[in-house]
Amino acid sequence: MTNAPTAPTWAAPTAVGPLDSTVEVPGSKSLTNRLLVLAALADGPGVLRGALRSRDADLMIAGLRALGTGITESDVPGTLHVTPGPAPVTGAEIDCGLAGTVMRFLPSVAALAAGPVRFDGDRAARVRPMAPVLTALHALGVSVTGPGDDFPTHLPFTVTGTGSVRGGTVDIDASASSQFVSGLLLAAPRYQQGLTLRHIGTTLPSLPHIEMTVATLRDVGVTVDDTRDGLWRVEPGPISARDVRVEPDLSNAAPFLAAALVAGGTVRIPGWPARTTQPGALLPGILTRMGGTAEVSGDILTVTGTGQVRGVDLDLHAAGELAPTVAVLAALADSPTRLRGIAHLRGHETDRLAALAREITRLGGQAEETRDGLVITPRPLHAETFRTYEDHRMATSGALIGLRVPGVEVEDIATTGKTMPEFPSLWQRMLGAGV
Ligand SMILES: O=C(O)C1=C[C@@H](OP(=O)(O)O)[C@@H](O)[C@H](O)C1
Ligand SMILES: C=C(OP(=O)(O)O)C(=O)O
Repeated sequence: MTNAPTAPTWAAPTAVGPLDSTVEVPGSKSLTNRLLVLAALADGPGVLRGALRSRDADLMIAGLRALGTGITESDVPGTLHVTPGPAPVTGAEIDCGLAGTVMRFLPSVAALAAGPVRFDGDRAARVRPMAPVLTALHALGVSVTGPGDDFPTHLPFTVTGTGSVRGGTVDIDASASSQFVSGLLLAAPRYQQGLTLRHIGTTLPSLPHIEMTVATLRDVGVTVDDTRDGLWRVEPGPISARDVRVEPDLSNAAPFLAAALVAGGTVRIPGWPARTTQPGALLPGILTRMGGTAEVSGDILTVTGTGQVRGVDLDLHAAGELAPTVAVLAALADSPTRLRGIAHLRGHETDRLAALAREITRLGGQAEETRDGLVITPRPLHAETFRTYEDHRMATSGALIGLRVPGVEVEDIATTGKTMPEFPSLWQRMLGAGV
């Protein structure tokens, strides 16, 4: 984390009264990027409807295109037609940007190519953990090389396949990211022997995201056995082409729903799925514990708040994506909060524990890092630039503080383009300020 000169700032609007707003959030990043990978590996052309268009989704589309997949968008925004190529193209260059899903999901696809595929990404991406995916591919007989003599543990790296992957059994430590597991499972049906994957680490974050991977594989006809904790068996076999609708991104709904607690009033999110593997499904329970009320009626989630927020003691290991929103809610609460189980956030877009502690403190709050989380003690906050460290969820968190604290400026609001380019206009519209 540096003290580099700050990017242009965005004046976060302050709420002038209770909210009464319905917010349509775009498609899920996690589902869009899984469904794109599976469509690219499928046995025929498929369609995604309601897909996310954002930097992470566009990087996935570009990466799959570079590997030989045909992807076109129809006149209906978010409707993507995917035509698998005969085999992943060799010599491709994949830009992962800062997208964990691209850097962790595409190496196992590139391994199916008969030649080298080179991966790189943003400067900030070059510190995100990669080693478990790369050592697993190596153990499965795929060549993985870095720019130096040492085996690579981070971007950049080159995956060189032979046109097919044997597959088999491999152990990995996925305590730093569930995406290591998801990335290997997604391509596994195309490996000759499928894959038996065993997690050998002490903790496993973001289990709902692994369940999402298993569910999306089963939806395309793949047999997956996940009956034993920390062990997954994917049988080899065809991936069926599908016409699928992507759920709204429930994690991106988090700052809007949290706004109802901070400003008081009501925020509704339509398209809330009755059943989902998205970790955002935990939001109604979390926001209720923090002083709101939450009710699902039909497919609309309605959250109502009073402007008073309660502190919580919360283990977020299943839903680390929600931590930035919950942390700033905690800074605006009337009692202390302890967040646990989220040590792996240190390997996200930035070291999120350090970034949150630092920015909450700079605004006058009290936030301390623990071994696996944060302790936040509410104090009066003051106007300041909220720095975002190229992290979209830091940016939406800064906006949330700004609802209550006049004069907050959010650095580099454009970083929300990673998963929600329309965030600033949706936020203004939620406040009734037009766009
Ligand atoms: O598989 C996915 O789509 C994701 C898994 C999670 O990663 P980690 O397990 O690294 O937290 C989550 O935080 C990320 O935003 C998306
Ligand atoms: C951790 C996140 O992203 P990524 O998919 O890049 O890991 C996130 O969106 O909170």
